[in-house]
Amino acid sequence: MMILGSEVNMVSKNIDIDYITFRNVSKQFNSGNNINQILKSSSLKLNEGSFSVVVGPSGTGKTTLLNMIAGFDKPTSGEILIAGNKIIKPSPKHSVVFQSPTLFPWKTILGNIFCALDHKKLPKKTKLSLCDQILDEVGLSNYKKHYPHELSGGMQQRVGIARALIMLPDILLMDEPFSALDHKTREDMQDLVINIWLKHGLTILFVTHSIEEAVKISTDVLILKNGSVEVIKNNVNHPRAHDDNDLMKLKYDIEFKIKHAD
Ligand SMILES: Nc1ncnc2c1ncn2[C@@H]1O[C@H](COP(=O)(O)OP(=O)(O)OP(=O)(O)O)[C@@H](O)[C@H]1O
Repeated sequence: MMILGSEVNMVSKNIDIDYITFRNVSKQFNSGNNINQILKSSSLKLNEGSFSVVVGPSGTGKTTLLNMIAGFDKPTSGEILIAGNKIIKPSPKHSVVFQSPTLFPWKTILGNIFCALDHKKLPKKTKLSLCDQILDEVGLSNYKKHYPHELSGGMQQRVGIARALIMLPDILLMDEPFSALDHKTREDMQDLVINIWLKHGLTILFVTHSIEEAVKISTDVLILKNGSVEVIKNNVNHPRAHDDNDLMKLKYDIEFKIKHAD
């Protein structure tokens, strides 16, 4: 599906081309005599406003990579910078959406989103208005008085996304957010995230096991394998501007690389 040029321009103007930078990043976990090498002196650069999707075999370190960008974990050596600043701790400007949104069951949907603003010194009225805007954006305006158990898995994940967005982040880190959802819901959620990405000009890093999902929504695909990370440009700056044949070819290329790279 082609999209309007104005939307593409919105994403591509004034971008910082070295927004997320890995400089010789190594990461290993040691347990007893075993060393689990996740990354070996890897360097990469991601543009501001990019939609990067991380793929790779199970256990290669996709979540670890995301955790290091989120500031939950640190490289063993090397450094990771965002807009030129070394990441030393988590920041509300880098929001995370997990596979399971872990909502408070005793709070309403509004309550679950509102409490993410607890630390912000804003008038209650302003906070409620912000919640209403975000609920509208994720399509849950009619469910704000419901409780999590009254919502489907896809709707609960919409709450997870709303809770991340309410922090007004610059970067959205998403760890297999749609893997538990059925095909149709997953496609709807992909559309939702693409619209949010366009509207807010966010930089997104998204982990998935689905190469099809990766090629459909990304501007960049990061292939993680055997301690190295390869960045493949998706050659357009809007995930919906892909031609179906190009998508199939890219999917094949990535599958081949994952199977055969050493
Ligand atoms: N805190 C930790 N301590 C020790 N080992 C860890 C830790 N976190 C992750 N690992 C190990 O590092 C490896 C990479 O884990 P990670 O979860 O990042 O991989 P993944 O590619 O996201 O996996 P999957 O696709 O199965 O979700 C795994 O072998 C995991 O057991």
